[in-house]
Amino acid sequence: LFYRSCVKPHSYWKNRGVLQGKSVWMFGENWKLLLGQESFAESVQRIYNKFANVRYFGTYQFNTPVLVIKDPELIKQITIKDFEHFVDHRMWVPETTDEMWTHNLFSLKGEEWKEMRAFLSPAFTGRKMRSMFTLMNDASKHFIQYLEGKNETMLELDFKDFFTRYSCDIIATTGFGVEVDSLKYPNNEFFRMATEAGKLTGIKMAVFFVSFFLPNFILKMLNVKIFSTRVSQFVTKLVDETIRTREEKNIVRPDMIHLMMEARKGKHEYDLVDEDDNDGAFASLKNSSPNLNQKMPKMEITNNMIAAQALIFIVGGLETVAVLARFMAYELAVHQDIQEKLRNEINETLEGLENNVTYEAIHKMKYMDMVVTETLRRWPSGLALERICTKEYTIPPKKAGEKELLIEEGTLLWIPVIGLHYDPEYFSNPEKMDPERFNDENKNKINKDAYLPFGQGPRLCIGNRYALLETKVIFFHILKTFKIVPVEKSSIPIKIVKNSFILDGHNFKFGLKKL
Ligand code: HEM
Repeated sequence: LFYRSCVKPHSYWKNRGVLQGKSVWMFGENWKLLLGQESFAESVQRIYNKFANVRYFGTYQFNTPVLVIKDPELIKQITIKDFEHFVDHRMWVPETTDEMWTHNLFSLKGEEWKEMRAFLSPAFTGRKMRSMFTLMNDASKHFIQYLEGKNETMLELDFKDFFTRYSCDIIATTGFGVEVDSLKYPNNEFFRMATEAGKLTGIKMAVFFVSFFLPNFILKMLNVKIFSTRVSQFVTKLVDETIRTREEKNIVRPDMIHLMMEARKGKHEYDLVDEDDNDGAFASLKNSSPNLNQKMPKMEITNNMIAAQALIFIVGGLETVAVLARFMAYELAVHQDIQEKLRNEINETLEGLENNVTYEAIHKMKYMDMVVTETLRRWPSGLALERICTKEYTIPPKKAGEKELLIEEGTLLWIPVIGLHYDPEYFSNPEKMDPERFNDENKNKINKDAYLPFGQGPRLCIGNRYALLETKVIFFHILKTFKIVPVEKSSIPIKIVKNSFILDGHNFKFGLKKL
């Protein structure tokens, strides 16, 4: 049994004529990560750089054979052109043990995923973002008022905590219509549950490792879950109560719960002609929505289904946005010239707006978009993408030495995003924070299939525009009021946390100097 499950799998790629590196029985390529010797980001980069001049190679995550795809053209083929062969993400736990996880958009498979994506997509169009903008703008202004209320010319701030609270309040108000004010009430229940849901520690970390080793039927017997019962019950109750109150009192609010309720009633325009689809933001250009939106989903959308989506929006949107924002604050503190240029754009934008920024005005800010886009290149929280081969697929030979490769159904594929983002072939001088890569002149020279902060193809992050908007809005308000500066406690250059699967730094303490 040991041989079959822990030794034999490690020659899977060799036996198929695919290049593979040294792999340790049971642990594959992951032992350094397990021993805390490298961060997940370093691990992905090390694996990416293992073989030069190849389009793909084999590796092992513990005992699971994984095909690593390096070539942008092949990535495009897998994520877009031949998507029908690679529809699913990995599910991690058996379908029945944790329905809040397995019924969410990220985990749903095949036809069910397509229907759910079609059901949810209308809630994330440019037009819907415009209506959510007011909620985001109000929450941002509230955060700035809080800081101004401290009445200090120089404020020292933990940006990690600050942006996690901001991101949480935005999800609470735009998702559920709940005003939680996480700065004033730091221990509010929504914040506690949201941060607990998103953390990969304790039991969840154990599940993560165990799922690599144990077969599904044992995971089922052990009733292994991703979300704690406490978190699942909290979100289910919140969704149930919100829906009931809205129906009883006919409340209409431009948030996600409302949009999902409308979609359930069939009140969405399923012909998604979205005038903002080509909004020019580089990071969201990949919004190649498939033809999913033309028909109403057939599946019955229950309150529990809505709750599962609400929970993945919390998990998918909380930490990712907080990571982007704290690394952007770090870059702006270190690169005062970039910060100054961005502030000039903000001041120019404000001219004629009587201090009231609009969705359209934020949308038109080119330099803001360049700074956020470059921050996402340097610090992509989705370090690697995964796809499961759902229908046998053949990669024809292209380079010298390659043979035809048949990918079996069920094979796990890995796209090492951070490796591509730091590959000098696609981004010259990759260690440099340089927003000019994405200016009008240069952005067309970039290989778009090598820039993947939100993934690519029909499975692209559904919240990408939402995340960009919420980040731009808060920086707009911070920079028009304050200057972000390094302080004695700042850690420059930033030290990356080793024992975390999430891209993170050790210390995000910076100063805010009143302008
Ligand atoms: C900077 C912020 C964010 C980053 C970097 C990010 C990144 C990603 C990535 C890399 C994926 C996988 C895409 C793929 O497999 O091709 C993904 C999927 C997803 N994200 Fe995000 N995300 C962010 C914000 C958000 C927000 C704000 C939400 C919700 C409000 C969200 C909800 C989701 C969902 C539901 C999926 C699964 C989509 C599907 O499988 O159809 N994300 N995200």
